[in-house]
Formats: sequence, structure tokens, C-alpha cells
Amino acid sequence: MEFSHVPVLLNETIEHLNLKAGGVYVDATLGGGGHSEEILKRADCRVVGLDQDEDALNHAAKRLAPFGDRFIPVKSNFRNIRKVVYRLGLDAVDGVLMDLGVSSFQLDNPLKGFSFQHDGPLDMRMDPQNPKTAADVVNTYPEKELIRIFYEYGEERYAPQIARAIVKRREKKPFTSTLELAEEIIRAVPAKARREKHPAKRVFQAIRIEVNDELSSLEEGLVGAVEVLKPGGRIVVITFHSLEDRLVKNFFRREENPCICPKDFPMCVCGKKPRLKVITKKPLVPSEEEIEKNRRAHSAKLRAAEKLSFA
Ligand SMILES: C[S@@+](CC[C@H](N)C(=O)[O-])C[C@H]1O[C@@H](n2cnc3c(N)ncnc32)[C@H](O)[C@@H]1O
Repeated sequence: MEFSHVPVLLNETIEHLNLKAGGVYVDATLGGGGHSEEILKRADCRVVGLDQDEDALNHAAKRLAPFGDRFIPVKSNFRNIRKVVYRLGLDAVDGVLMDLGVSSFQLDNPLKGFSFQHDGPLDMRMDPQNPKTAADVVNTYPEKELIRIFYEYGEERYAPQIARAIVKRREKKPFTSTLELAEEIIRAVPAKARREKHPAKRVFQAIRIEVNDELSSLEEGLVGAVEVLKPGGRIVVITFHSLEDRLVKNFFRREENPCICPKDFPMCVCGKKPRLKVITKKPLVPSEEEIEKNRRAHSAKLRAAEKLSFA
């Protein structure tokens, strides 16, 4: 299968990473290697590229082979960024990029089971070694738990109706394919909801987040990223839905202003010191021109922050 993924907010990412010759940058979501390639072209630096999907990693390693030992591929979840950096014998790095979610390659490959439009196995694992698949979630989670996931991770208003329909149907025959599930979701929502976005979009997002434990990975990855950054180093995060964006925004805010003392205290006694300065007070979004060329970019938001010198 052809690997095609157009990097989102490419110039904005490069600009906010503030690249310098001799620097070391972690691309924590290597994917097709588009962002990494541009980083390697724009500065005489090194890139450590992480992905939990071995197919993505192998493809990107081939694409970036011309850069020789300036590119270091590592199969890992970015929640382990600290371990990866220290194992490579590095004390700290100059920048970290996270371009979240799945790549077009993963979405368009029916065998990975991410798409509600192409039929494939109910899988959705970015890392095939992860024991939990989408089929496990859909066929074994209690109804209450499905409702919670659809509400929390999909912000799906028809969560109870969809969860009920899934549980009723699986009692007769467990779900095995993406289209079976998508069709059941379509039947479960009221007719007016079928006219809006594809009714399965939010539920598929929710199941994908659950299968890959995406929000905890992100939280842990952000903590690790701040720790491995050198003073003055930058972290750039591109998100694709409001849950991720809120998590990043709140994390950056807490790191910029961590004091937990009551507001009426004359001075800080909690001792918590800021570690980041937020560079993007509002998130950057793609231009209309970029969205026209690449539909996938339409929900992207970029936030960047810099590690403080005394952190
Ligand atoms: C949106 S794509 C990145 C595309 C890339 N920036 C490019 O230009 O081609 C996201 C990639 O990150 C990987 N990924 C997502 N979450 C991850 C995590 N927690 N740890 C490691 N890799 C992750 C996915 O497998 C996918 O290949």
C-alpha cells in the first residue's frame, strides 16, 4: 500500500521549533516522516523519530535514510519519551514535536480497522502488540462503560442509544468488522443525526482513543517531554479534536502558572515554579488554502511552549 500523508501546519511547526544547527529534536509521532524530513532539511541537526506503529516506522526509516545517522528511528509509545532519550545517551533535547492521532496511511488502510468507510477487521491498534482491540471493546465492555466512553471520548450525544443497540446486537452475534459496527450505529441514531456528519465518526474516535489509551499517553508524554527539554527548548503539539486540545492547553497553563496557593495569600508558599512559557496564546490553525489542499488539516490546532531557563 502506498504511504501518503501530507504533514499538517508544516511551516508553522518548523518556525515554532526554532531549529538550530547541532540540535537534537524528537519527532514523537513520526508517521510518514513528513515533519521529520523538513526538520532535517532546514537545519544541520539530528532527529529521533518515535512511532508505536512498526509499519510507519519502517516506511519513514526508508524515506529518511538519505540523512544517514542524523535520523534515529525508535519504536516506542511517546509516553516513554524519557526512557528513549536517556537510553540513547542524551541528557536533554532541543525540541519535541507531537502531531497527534493517526496518519492518512493508517486511516486509509482497511486492515488497521480505523475507518468507518472501508470494511476491515475491528482492530484500531496503532501498536499491533497492544493486546486490546476495538472488537474487545465493542464485544465485551459493559453497556455503562460504552456509554461513558462514547460521551467522554466521542462527545456523542446519542451515546446511550448507540451503546444499547451494540449490546443488543452482540448478544446475537459479536461484531467482527468496521462496517457492521458503522451500520449498527447508523440504525441507532435518529434520522436527523444521519443528515449531519457520518453518525459513526464520533464513536469510532471514542473507541480508537480507548483502544490506544490516547489521553493517558498524551498526558504522560507531555510530562516526559518537558523533563527532557533543554532550557530554551520548544515543544510543539498539533491536535485534531477538542479533547486533545483541551488537555494540551490545560497542561501548558499549569506548567506556566503552577502555583496552587489560595488567591488571597500575599505570597506563594506552595513552592511550585513555572517550567514553561506558552508561545501561542491562541492555537494556530491552518489557512483556508491548506485546508483546501488537505481536508485532514481542517480540525488541526497547533500549540507551542518553551522550557524556561531556570526550570
Ligand atoms: C498524524 S500521524 C504523524 C504524521 C507525521 N507528522 C508526518 O508528517 O508524516 C501520527 C503518528 O503518530 C503515531 N502515534 C500516535 N500516538 C502515538 C504514541 N502515543 N506514541 C507513539 N506514536 C504515536 C501514529 O502511529 C501515527 O503514525
